[in-house]
Amino acid sequence: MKVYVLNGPNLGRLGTRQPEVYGSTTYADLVALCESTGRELGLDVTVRQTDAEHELLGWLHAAADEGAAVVLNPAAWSHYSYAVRDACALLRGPLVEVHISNIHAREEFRHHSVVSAVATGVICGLGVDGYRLALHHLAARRPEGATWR
Ligand SMILES: O=C(O)[C@]1(O)C[C@H](CCCOc2ccccc2)[C@@H](O)[C@H](O)C1
Repeated sequence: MKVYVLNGPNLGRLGTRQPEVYGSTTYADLVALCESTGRELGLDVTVRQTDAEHELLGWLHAAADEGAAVVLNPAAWSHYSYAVRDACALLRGPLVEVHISNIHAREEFRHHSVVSAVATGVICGLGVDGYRLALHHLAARRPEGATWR
C-alpha cells in the first residue's frame, strides 16, 4: 500500500534550531525513520519536503489520483493555507496530520489548523514519533484492495 509522507516549509531544517521544541532529529533522520518503519510494516513509503506550496499541492493531487494514503505535516501552512486544505479534501485515502510540537501549547496563532477538519486524524506533540505512530495506524487499517478507498 502506498503512503506519501509530506512535509511543509522549513522542515528540511529540522534538527538545526529549537531542539527544545522540535528535538534534535534531523530531516535526514526523519526520512530514515519513516522509510524503515514502512519496510517494517510492509508499506510503500515515499517521504518528501518542500518550501513551495504549489509543489505540495501537486503531490497531494497525485496522491488523490492514486488513492494513496498521506501523512502530512503542513508546517506553517497548517494555520492559514486554504489551498493546502482544499487539496487535502480531494484525497480518497486516509490523511493523518502530524505536528512534532504540541501546537495547542504554543503561540495562539498555532492553535488552529485549517487542515484538521479534512484529516482522518491528528497527532501532535509527540515529537517525530508521531510520524511512526501515523504509519502504524495506516498499516492497521489497510484494506484488502490496491487502494485505500
Ligand atoms: O510542530 C510542528 O510540526 C509544526 O508543524 C512545525 C512548523 C515549523 C516547521 C519548521 O520546523 C523547524 C524545526 C527546526 C528548525 C527549523 C524549522 C510550525 O510552523 C507549526 O506551527 C508546527
